[in-house]
Amino acid sequence: MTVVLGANRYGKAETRVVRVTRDGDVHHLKDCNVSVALSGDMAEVHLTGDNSAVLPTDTQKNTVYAFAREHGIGQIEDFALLLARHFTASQPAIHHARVAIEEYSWERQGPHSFTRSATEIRTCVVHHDQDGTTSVVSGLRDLVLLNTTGSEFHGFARDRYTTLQPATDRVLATAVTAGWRHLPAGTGAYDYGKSYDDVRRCLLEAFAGTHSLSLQQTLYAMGARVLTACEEICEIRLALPNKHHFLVDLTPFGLDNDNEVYFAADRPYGLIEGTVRHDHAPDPGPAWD
Ligand SMILES: O=c1[nH]c(=O)c2[nH]c(=O)[nH]c2[nH]1
Repeated sequence: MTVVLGANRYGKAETRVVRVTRDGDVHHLKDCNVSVALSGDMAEVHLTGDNSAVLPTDTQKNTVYAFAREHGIGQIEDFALLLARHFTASQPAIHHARVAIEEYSWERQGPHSFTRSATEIRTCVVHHDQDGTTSVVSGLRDLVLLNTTGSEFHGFARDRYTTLQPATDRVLATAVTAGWRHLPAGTGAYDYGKSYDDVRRCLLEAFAGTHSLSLQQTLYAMGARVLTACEEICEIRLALPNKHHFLVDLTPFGLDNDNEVYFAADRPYGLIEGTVRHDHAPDPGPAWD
C-alpha cells in the first residue's frame, strides 16, 4: 500500500471586514465575512515542509483589508472575483482560488446610524482558475417565510408508523437557503445587485403565490420562477426546512381551535432540498464545492 496526498486547499477563513464609505455627512456601510481557499502545487509543503509555494493565510487576510480600502466593496460577487483573480495571478503555484463572502445587511437610521436588519444574509461563492475559468454562485440564507393558509399536505404514503393526519389547511413556514449559479458572463459583467433583487422577489412571489400541496411542490415553483425570470441564471439549489406549526389542543380548557393557536416547533423539522436547472445548463465544474 502506498499513501498519497489527496485533494487539498488552504486559506484564511472568515475575515470580518467592515468598510465605511464617507460621502460627506452621509456614510455607507458594508459588513462582510470573507473566506479564501487556495489550491495548486502544494504537494511540497505537505510532504517535505517546504513552504516556498505557500502565500500565508495572514497575507490573504491583509489582502482582503487592503482591497476593501483600495477598491471599496461593491457587490460581494465583484469583490470576490477581484480577490480570486488576484490570488491566482500572484503566485505561479496557486492555480485555483475559491472566495466565499457573506454580507450582513444594515438598515439606515440616519446619515451615519444603522440598525442590523434581522433579514436574510446574502452569500456568494466564486471560483477562479488560472486557466481563466470562473464560476459565480450567489445566494442567501435565513430568509424566513410563512403562509397562514394556502398549504395542504395529504395523500402521502403510509406504513405502520404513520400517525400524521392529512392537512387541508395548514401553516407553511420555512427559512430559505438558496444558491443560484450564473451562466458564464462572457466578455460582459453582470449587475449582481439587480440579479439578487430579482431572485429574491421571485422567491417571495412564488412562495406566496403557490397554492401548496407540499413544500416540495413549493420548492420547485420557487426555483422555476427564478429560472424563468432571470435569464442569467442556469441552476438554483434550495434547502427549505419545514418549520412545523402544530395546532394546540385547547379542548381541556373547553375552547375550540379553528386554525388560530399554534405551537411553533423548532426541531425536529422536515428538510426539503432540491435543484432546479436548465436542461442544457453548462457543466458546473467546482461551482458548488
Ligand atoms: O410539505 C411536506 N412535505 C413532506 O415531505 C412532509 N412530511 C411531513 O411529515 N410533512 C410534510 N410536509
